[in-house]
Formats: sequence, C-alpha cells, structure tokens
Amino acid sequence: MTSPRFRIGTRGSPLALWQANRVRDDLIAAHGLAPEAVEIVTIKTTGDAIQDRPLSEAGGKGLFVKEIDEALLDRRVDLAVHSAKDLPTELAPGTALSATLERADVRDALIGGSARTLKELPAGAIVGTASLRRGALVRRLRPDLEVVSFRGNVQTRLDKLGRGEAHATLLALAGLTRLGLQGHATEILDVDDFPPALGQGAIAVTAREDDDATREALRALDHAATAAALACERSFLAVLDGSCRTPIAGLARAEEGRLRFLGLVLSIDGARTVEGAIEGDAADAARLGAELGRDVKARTPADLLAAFG
Ligand SMILES: NCc1[nH]cc(CCC(=O)O)c1CC(=O)O
Repeated sequence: MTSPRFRIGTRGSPLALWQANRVRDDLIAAHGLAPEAVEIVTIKTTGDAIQDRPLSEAGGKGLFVKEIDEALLDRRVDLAVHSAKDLPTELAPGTALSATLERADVRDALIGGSARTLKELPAGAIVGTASLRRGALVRRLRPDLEVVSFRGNVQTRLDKLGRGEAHATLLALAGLTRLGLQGHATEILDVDDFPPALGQGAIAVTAREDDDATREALRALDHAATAAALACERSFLAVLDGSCRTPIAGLARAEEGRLRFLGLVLSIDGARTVEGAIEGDAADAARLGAELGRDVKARTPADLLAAFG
C-alpha cells in the first residue's frame, strides 16, 4: 500500500463530511488520481464538543477550526475543508486559503410546520435559531415572533423542530441540499429580505502556506468568481467583526470581472440596520470589502459597535 498523496482534514458532521468528500472527488477527477490517493481524516473540534451554551460565549467560531489547523501544521493532514462562513477571518499563521469551490445557492430556507412561510407564522410563534443574523432578520421582518436559541448540526435542528421545540427554524439551503434534506424547506427566503451570512454556500480549502505541491493541486478546484466574492465578504467581516456578537450579513457577486457587494450590520433586535453597497473591479475584491466595511463601521451607532467587544 502506498501512502495517500493527500490527506483531507475535516470535522465529522455529516455536512462537513459531504464537503470533504466533494473536495476529494474533485481532486481525484482534476488530477486523474487513484481513489486511495486521497484520504479523509476526521478531526473532533472543541466547537463540536460544546453543546450546552452559545458559541459566542465559549470563544466564537474559531473553535471549529483550531484542532484542524493544528493537524495541518503538524502534517497529519495536507489540506482542510471548511464551510467558508465558519472560517475565521484571520487564518492560523502558516495556513492559507488555497481554493474556493463554486458557490451553491446562498439563500436561507425556512423549515416550518403548519405555517410554511415567515408571513404565515402566527403572532407569538417560536423560531429557533442560534444565528444572531437570522434572529435579527426574523425580528426585523416579524417583531411579533419569538426567537429562541437552537444549536447543533442540521439534523439535530430538524429533530428539535420535529419534537415541537419551535414552530420553525432557518437553515442554509446549501447545507440542506448537500444532505439531501432540501425537501424540508417550506420557504426559500429572498436575499433582499434575508441577506445571507458572509461566505454562505461556499466551501473553502486551506493548506500549509509553504506546501507548494498541495496548493498547486488545489488551484484546479478554485472558482475565480466565488474566490473574488469570498475575498470581498471576508475583508468586510474582518473590518467589522471583532467578536461575532454582532449580526452581520451581505453578499458579493462577481460577473465578467465586475464585483457588486452589499453588506449590512443589524441591531440584535433587528430594529436598526446600517447598510451599504459598493461596486468595482473583481481584481480589487478584498479592497472593496474593506472599504465598505470602514464606511459601514463609521456610520454604525456606538451601541451597536459596542457589541464588537
Ligand atoms: N454554521 C453551520 C453551517 N455552516 C455552513 C452551513 C451551511 C452550508 C453553507 O453555508 O455552505 C451551516 C448550516 C446552516 O447554517 O444552515
């Protein structure tokens, strides 16, 4: 048995494994590799272990990548696959974003019961979500609903809904679709009403910064328009988000070399939004995102900014 050429580090959730397998298949197809040349290594992260309190209190989303970065830097794996929206804006030193796969549908879906849409939910109905962004957007559209915290992976949340812990929940359509669970969606929310999380729907692959062979192999998987959109969204987030305690949303789209980006910050109760838009050359994606970030930050009231911590 020869040792695998590429070992992929991933979390063990069904969604993470689907995404890692997608990268594995793409690598095999792009380079005509034997199936055994690419191995998937499941890594348990602190974030997976914490189920009893909000992650924003436990230390934020970096908790899902720390152990994977360690495996990468210790050479136990050669690349790591992440949902782009869960990847902290600051990558671990020595690691680099090396490919961004073509983005899937960026929209959120409502999974309702007898009420199938956000509009149809009766006053006082309970919406379960752990996302500050989704909570704020729900409250903005429907201040008469009650938002409760809902954590766990996609299946766990569907199970909680099934047990009646809420009347509806919200999940990314991309994740539902990857798991074959899109049939649970009872409404797909328009991005104008319900802008996605930065990075939503995109899969990001990191590698050791100095591993030229792996990074070169990953170049074949990179989707330029998605990479530009993600660079823009991540630099917006880097300017605004110190602590992930502030609801932030936005969406960049690159087409024929032009990039259009809309980004916003919300108050927790959804009553106030500060938003902006910017357009420019897709080659300047990161600079455009940072510029809009500074503009939005300058216009954001101090009490919202206080949540940046
Ligand atoms: N935070 C969990 C997470 N990270 C990425 C996705 C969905 C897939 C994607 O956005 O690419 C999900 C689940 C969800 O928010 O419904």
